[in-house]
Amino acid sequence: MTLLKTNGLSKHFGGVAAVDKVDITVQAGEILGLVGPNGSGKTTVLNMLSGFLAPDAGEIWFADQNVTRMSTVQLARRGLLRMFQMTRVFPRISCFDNLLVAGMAMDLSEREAASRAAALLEELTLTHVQYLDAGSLSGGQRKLLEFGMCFIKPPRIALLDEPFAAVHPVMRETMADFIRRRHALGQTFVLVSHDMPIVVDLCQRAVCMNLGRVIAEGPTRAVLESAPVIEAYLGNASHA
Ligand SMILES: Nc1ncnc2c1ncn2[C@@H]1O[C@H](COP(=O)(O)OP(=O)(O)OP(=O)(O)O)[C@@H](O)[C@H]1O
Repeated sequence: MTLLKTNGLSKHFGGVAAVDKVDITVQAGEILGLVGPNGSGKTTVLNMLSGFLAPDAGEIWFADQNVTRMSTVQLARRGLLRMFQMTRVFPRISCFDNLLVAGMAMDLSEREAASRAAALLEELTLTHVQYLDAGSLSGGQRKLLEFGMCFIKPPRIALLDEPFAAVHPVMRETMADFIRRRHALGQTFVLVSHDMPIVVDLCQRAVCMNLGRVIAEGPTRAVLESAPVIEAYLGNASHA
């Protein structure tokens, strides 16, 4: 079943076609990798999917509804959540309270939010810092907390923008395990990452962009090994 779909999605910045007539389909229950060289348009796509940017042209359909001009809040309420933007931590309250606030903002009762918070802290190996202010966490711990806040009420689809960047390998594995477990439960993800081994490991399918366009899509390994994709990465490196 198709959960999310774009038709002709486009965004220009001045003379730059950051995203140019992009058609992407995300199936329910899959982890779709969105890859491409620097500046290929991935973040701009996520910005439009999550309501942070209005497209110049094209449509976005989520669960059979046209959501093209909806706000981030409207989309989050429908279950489309972009991590690391919707889920900023409050630095001056504890990790536990951050999760509690996130749960109550998603209409959970305080008791339910507290019980889910405790379970998530354990799953994300954060129990030992649960009463520390979130502002005192390391960058990786903070990202783990943001995962928890996003999943206190699991979204229908989670858009992840470079979750593994600059994160200690042990925490990266905790994050990857978290994604694997949620995927096994049927959770749908779109993952933007430059970390190709993790993309191959986690994503069943991938879409590769270059210069604002989709240049390949299909099973992840086949996409990454395809001639246009290799050429795009090599071309990008030679211009760096
Ligand atoms: N707010 C903006 N104003 C002007 N140009 C922008 C803006 N945002 C993005 N761009 C341009 O749009 C193009 C696509 O950028 P985008 O950030 O979407 O690429 P990306 O694939 O996410 O890159 P990276 O992997 O480096 O994060 C680039 O040429 C970028 O310079």
